[in-house]
Amino acid sequence: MAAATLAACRAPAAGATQRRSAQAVNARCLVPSGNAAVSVRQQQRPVLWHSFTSRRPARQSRRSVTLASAGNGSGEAVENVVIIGSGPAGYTAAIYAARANLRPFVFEGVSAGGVRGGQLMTTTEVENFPGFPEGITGPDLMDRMRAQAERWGAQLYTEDVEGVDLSSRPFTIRGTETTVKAHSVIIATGATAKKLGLPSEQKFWSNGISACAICDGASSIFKGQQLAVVGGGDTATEEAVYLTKYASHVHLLVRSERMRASGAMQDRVLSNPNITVHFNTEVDDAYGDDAGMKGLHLRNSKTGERVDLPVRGLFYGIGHTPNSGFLSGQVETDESGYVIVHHGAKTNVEGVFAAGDLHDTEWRQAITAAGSGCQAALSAERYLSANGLAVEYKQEEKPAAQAHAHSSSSGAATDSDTEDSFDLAADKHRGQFALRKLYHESTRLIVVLYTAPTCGPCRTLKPILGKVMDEYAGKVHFVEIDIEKDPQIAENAGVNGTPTVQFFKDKAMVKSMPGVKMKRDYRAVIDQYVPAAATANV
Ligand SMILES: Cc1cc2nc3c(=O)[nH]c(=O)nc-3n(C[C@H](O)[C@H](O)[C@H](O)COP(=O)(O)OP(=O)(O)OC[C@H]3O[C@@H](n4cnc5c(N)ncnc54)[C@H](O)[C@@H]3O)c2cc1C
Repeated sequence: MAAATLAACRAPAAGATQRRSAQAVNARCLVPSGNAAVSVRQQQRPVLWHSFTSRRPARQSRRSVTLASAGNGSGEAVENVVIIGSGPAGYTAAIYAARANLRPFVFEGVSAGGVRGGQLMTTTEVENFPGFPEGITGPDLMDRMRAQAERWGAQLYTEDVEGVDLSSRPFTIRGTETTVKAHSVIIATGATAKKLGLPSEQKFWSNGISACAICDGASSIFKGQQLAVVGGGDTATEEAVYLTKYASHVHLLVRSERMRASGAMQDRVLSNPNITVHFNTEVDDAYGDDAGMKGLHLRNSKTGERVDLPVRGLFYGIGHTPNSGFLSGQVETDESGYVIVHHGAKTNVEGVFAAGDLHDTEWRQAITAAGSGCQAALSAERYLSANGLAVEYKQEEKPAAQAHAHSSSSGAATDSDTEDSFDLAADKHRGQFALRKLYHESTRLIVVLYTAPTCGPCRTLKPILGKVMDEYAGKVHFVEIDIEKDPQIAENAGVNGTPTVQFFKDKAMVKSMPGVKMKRDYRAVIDQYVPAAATANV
């Protein structure tokens, strides 16, 4: 098993101020890496949806149903549309498909190709998404999109897709726990920015190192500073030129002795007095302190000479890897793996659509991904209607506030336990007082989740872990520790990043798991200490 891990965010030093800027806090947040390699455990798909009622006659070529999924004639349930991915493209497709009464089934993803919510879960302020003049954090924006999709009846499953069969109809989509049949599929699994894998990359991620100059270049930490861009293609050269708007000077670090960028871009870079191009230059590592990155250790690949370059920021312009591996070549892609689309969102397989960064090699912004998610959903709706496949599900609208509240729910207590409120018999707790009491008094396995307020992946993990905890009600104790509120206890436990889950039994830590994992990874640990037939105890 190689479930993806998330790079560690550092915990604050003991006594660190409790009120930090979102930027400073998120600088410690985890960034996803790697793909999950998993085996399938099939189980009955739970019925999630609420009271769907058929209130108006079905449009022509649409069938209207009340409470059951439509079948394919063999008694097998077939979804109208399955959406894979929960970035801006996936959630926008889900909102449109749900508003069209198609009740889309969404595989949101867990760790393959990023976390639930997509790339924006790993960033701080998003200043360029329309409708938020004061800006909004990436995780808040994605929570809002999720709540909007859920409000209109999208079925959301926090699960990775491992494989698809698009060779026969209805299509088959195989998740880690659920296998679904569908008449149409929207693939919105994004692309992952390539990284250099520097030893201190995780430490300075979002606090000096970034994979998106257009997104982060205007950040106050970079304004008026010397910055570096690594790469020699069109992306890197464009980013270098773009960054001259904000930086005092930009250094373009090119690994070989020439750039791969177009002649025009090379000319623009070489003639710009605010850009210095360093050829034959490799980055060995970044250096800095808790306040952020301060510079780079560079090496000349020809002479071996080493120098330090004092820059406040390093931007990766070395390309992206599209998250299309699970398609196993069943959809046409270019040589890099980007899905090829025609007429907006159509792939070469009729009824299969692609949206967002998975097919976009050029624009790669939240708003362009959202726009193409809209195109994909409208295309899927037209395809289903034209082929008489659409089954309409009329749902009762949920109040927006209710949907939004659900999206941030962790299932845990909301206030820290105090001497008065602490109850040893309760399953879920919060805060250092509870952890200290449980550590000394509980005979159960104790599961501790360390979080930070603006850590996007923490939001993804809370409901996942909450569900696992519910399965072991009465058998484990769960405590959530906010490392901003309780930095000392996190430091004592050796936690240097969020989210981290630690397991304690008989006053000893038996396992520490940084990052977001799948439910079965947490179950596997718990099952070692909680026999299946165990009775509840304190
Ligand atoms: C650090 C950073 C900051 C950024 N800041 C900005 C900004 O300020 N403004 C802006 O406009 N853009 C910004 N961007 C770019 C923006 O985030 C992307 O363009 C956008 O998120 C692309 O959306 P998407 O839906 O196509 O893909 P993603 O956001 O990448 O989402 C992909 C989704 O697919 C899921 N997935 C992947 N594989 C699987 C699988 N096998 N099974 C199930 N699910 C899967 C993932 O979990 C994820 O939910 C930023 C990007 C980064 C990295």
